[in-house]
This record gives sequence, C-alpha cells and structure tokens, in this order.
Amino acid sequence: MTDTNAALSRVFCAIDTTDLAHAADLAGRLGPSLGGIKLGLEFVNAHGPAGVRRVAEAGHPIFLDLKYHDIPNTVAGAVRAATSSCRPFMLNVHASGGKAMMIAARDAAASAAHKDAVRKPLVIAVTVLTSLDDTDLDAVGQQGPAADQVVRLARLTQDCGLDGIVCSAREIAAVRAACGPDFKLIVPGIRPAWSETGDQKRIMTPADAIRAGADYLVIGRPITGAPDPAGAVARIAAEIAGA
Ligand SMILES: O=C(O)c1cc(=O)[nH]c(=O)n1[C@@H]1O[C@H](COP(=O)(O)O)[C@@H](O)[C@H]1O
Repeated sequence: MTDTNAALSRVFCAIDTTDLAHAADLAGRLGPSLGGIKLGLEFVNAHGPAGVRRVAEAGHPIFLDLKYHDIPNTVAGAVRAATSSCRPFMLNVHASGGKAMMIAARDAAASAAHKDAVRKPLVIAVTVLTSLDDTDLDAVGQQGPAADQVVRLARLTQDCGLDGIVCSAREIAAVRAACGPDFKLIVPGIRPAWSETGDQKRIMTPADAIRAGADYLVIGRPITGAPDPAGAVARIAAEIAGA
C-alpha cells in the first residue's frame, strides 16, 4: 500500500474515555480519511446513544463495541435498540455466546435497519480477546492454543451468517485459510514499535497486521495517549503505507 489516505481508511481509533467534549474534539481532529471511531463500554456507559451521536457528528463511521454476550432474546433486543439509537457502521457480540445468540443478533440488526430504512450495521463477533494468551485460556477452561480457538469461533461465526470477527493479527493467516477472503477481520492489539504494550498480549505492529491481511485495525492508546494524537495517526498511516 502506498497511499496514506488508503492506509488511514483501514484504521478505527478506539476512544476510551468518559470525557464527551474530549472525544468529540478528538474525533474532529483525526481527519476525514480515518476509517472510523470505535466507542465502547467506558464511553457508552457514561454518555449513552446521545454521546455516540455527538461523536458521530464529526462524520466518521462508528464501531459500537459493546461486546454483547447474553441469552439470544436479550442480545437481539440490545442489537435492535443500538441499531436504531446509534446507527453504527459496525457492532459486535461475543462468539462464545453461541450459535442461537449470534443468529439472533444478525437478524435483529437486519430487521432494525430495515424498519428505520438505514444501512444494516456489520455484525461481527469477538473470538479470543487480544489481552489473553494460551495460559489465560487454560484458566477459563477454553481449549487452546488461542489460534485454534479463534479459528473454531471464526468458523462458527461465519456459519451463523455474521460479517466477520475480531481477532489478533497473529491469527489472520489461519482465519483467512479457514474462512476465505471476504470474511471481515477486525484487529485490535495493535502496537507500533514506539508504543507501550499495556494489557494487550497478542500484539502486532500496524504495518505487519495490514501485510498479514487485516481489513481494519483498532488502535486506541497509541493514538489517544500520544502527546499529539493527529501526529500519531499520521505516523501510523505512513508506516502502513510503507507496508
Ligand atoms: O472488540 C474490541 O474492539 C476489542 C477486542 C479485543 O479482543 N481486544 C481489544 O483490545 N478490543 C478493543 O480494542 C481497543 C484497543 O485499545 P488499545 O489497547 O488502547 O489500542 C479497546 O477499546 C478494546 O476494548
């Protein structure tokens, strides 16, 4: 990839904060070529759908990351409500919620979007959190190694008719081999060489993750914690463009 705007369009910036004014300001400063903004549990618990709509005013697609994991009826209701109130580009559930739950989420997103005459959000499923390694999986009784569990849940997600998954960059090759080129791979746990790892365990640099075949990178603290977030985004875009 040689074009920095094309590189930027693959990046969702995770804005994890309770500060609404800061989130809206940051979204406005990250430039129109950015792929989108991800808002999750911290922000939405503080500001709800009205806060999401406020940040969306900057014009970016919104990835609503609330990682639903509950019985099918409850998740369907949450997806319907979120689709109508937040109009996200993409939202997620946990694949470990199982087949009936994922199908309910998929159908709820489609019916709510149809009712409101808006574009259906992409519905994707989190496989194995990027903060977990093989030892962590053993401790919660999930059959590792992480890559095997990711592929298992990716296949299940695809069988349920969802649009893609969240996984770490380390599993991209295995998931592509199992699920093909059109299944969307959304990849957090991204750490430029100049940033701190923090609580992420299965990490990769932005350039390597794009080279491996990620559709979208989710990057939070390396951007939001930088002294100059717009500068950090430009640096990341240049690294991806060089990939
Ligand atoms: O679904 C997610 O977005 C997600 C899944 C996952 O496995 N790992 C993960 O880090 N995330 C989210 O991606 C973002 C990563 O942020 P940073 O670690 O600050 O770059 C956070 O907002 C997480 O909630």
